[in-house]
Amino acid sequence: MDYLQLRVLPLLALLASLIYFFYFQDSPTLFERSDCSLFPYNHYWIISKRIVTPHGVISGAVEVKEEKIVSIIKEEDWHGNLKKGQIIDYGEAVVMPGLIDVHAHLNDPGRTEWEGFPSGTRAAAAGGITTLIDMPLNNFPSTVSAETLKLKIDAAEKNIYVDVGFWGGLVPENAFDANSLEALLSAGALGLKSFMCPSGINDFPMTNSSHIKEGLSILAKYRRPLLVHAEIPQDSESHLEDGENDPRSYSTYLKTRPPSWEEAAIRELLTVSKDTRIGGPAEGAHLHVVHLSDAGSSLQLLKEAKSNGDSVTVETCPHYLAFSAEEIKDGDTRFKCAPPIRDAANKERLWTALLEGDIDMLSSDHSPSVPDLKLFDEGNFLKAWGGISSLQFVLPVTWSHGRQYGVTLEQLALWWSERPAKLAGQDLKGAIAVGNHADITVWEPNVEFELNNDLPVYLKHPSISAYMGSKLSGKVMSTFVRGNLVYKEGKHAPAACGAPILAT
Ligand SMILES: NC(=O)N[C@H]1NC(=O)NC1=O
Ligand SMILES: [Zn+2]
Ligand SMILES: [Zn+2]
Repeated sequence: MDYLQLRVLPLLALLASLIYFFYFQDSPTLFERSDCSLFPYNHYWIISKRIVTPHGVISGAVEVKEEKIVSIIKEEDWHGNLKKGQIIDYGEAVVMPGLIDVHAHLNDPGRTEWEGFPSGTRAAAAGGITTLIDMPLNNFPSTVSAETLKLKIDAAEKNIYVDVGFWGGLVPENAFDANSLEALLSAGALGLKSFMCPSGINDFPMTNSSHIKEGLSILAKYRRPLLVHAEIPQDSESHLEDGENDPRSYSTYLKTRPPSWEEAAIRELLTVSKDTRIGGPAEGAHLHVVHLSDAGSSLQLLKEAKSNGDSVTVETCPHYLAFSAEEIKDGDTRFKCAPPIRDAANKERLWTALLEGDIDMLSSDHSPSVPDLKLFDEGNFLKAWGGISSLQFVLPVTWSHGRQYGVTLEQLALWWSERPAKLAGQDLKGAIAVGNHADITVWEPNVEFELNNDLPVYLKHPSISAYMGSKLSGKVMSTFVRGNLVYKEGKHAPAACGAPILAT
């Protein structure tokens, strides 16, 4: 016995030291990490002349340890402190919080031929997006119960290159069923999403304001938001007159969805959003209007609601800021989306609203389909799938157009990271700050490129993207998700180590 112990003890000691060496050292030997990251160190410094923090742009270093940011030091305070660890020096490139896209349709499970978690999150990583919140529709079945959320979480497992959270669906079937909604929220849905017009997806029917009122009262308990697609069909104004209905002409489509659809929906929403005021029956809930296109009356109504104390926010999307109806060519259904892209004057007003703080944030509303559904041969705007494919390009698109309006790096971080993090309840994300997840994108604002076939595009169907063929500036170099370098110059980390984000 003694003899055996004598032989085993040194072996145990050796084993213990090996375990220590592999798991607790600042060394690149942690096998798992080297699969998850293209820079397999646990502890390192990111240096740049332009680090975007909530307190301004600084020249300095961000210290990353494991998943988190553990210190931020200005260059003038270094005093040789950085010698200890690994260093990545990005020079003049911008180091910014990773983008948080609160509105994307990855269509997984059930319609992965449209996109899917692997391609969608690879595209996100390549675009500097470190967190994406997936919509509850276009996947099949729609995410409207705890059971269907489970299917989504299972589909995401080991298939996501960035962190992914999930909105649940508010539909007539569950709106008056408090148990079902509570089960969905308890299972981790970060909030709910509903439509006030047909969604284009059969198992995701539209809601009216009574459904929304019910939804808000449940969400109040969980302090989570309701996101609404705010358009209500107005028959009288959407019919096409004889001789004006060439379905290949974008102006025909535009007439079928006038701004009055958005205005009617927002007017209706504001009858229930007052419940979210302090002391109101749904205090704690929050209403978020997705993809605003109408910068006229709809925006005015939202401003009023905010000034009355309703807990309301609104997003718009890069396609409404980059394109105008006048320039969309006949038959080019890549540009079809709902609400539609309106005229150039409206686009200018959207930029003003964003810069003045009346629009709170940006999202992609990446909503791809298979190319067949875009009906490119026919070019029929009335029948083609409505949805813009953009995920990988949102940062350069926002920057390329925004710089003409004097957009700053801090504003980009506010619209794409800080405010989206708040909407999605992600306290550890959305800013380069000590204690936060090391979710970081590094990009070069002055590098120009053309979106053509020479460029690695990770979306499943690049051909359906309205951005292909554009010249943009702002190239993403590197993307870090919770300390893992998940993307670097055309290369992804071998393993998909993004985490599913569940509300608790
Ligand atoms: N179902 C779906 O993704 N619809 C989206 N597409 C679009 O253009 N607007 C939407 O709401
Ligand atoms: Zn929508
Ligand atoms: Zn959408």
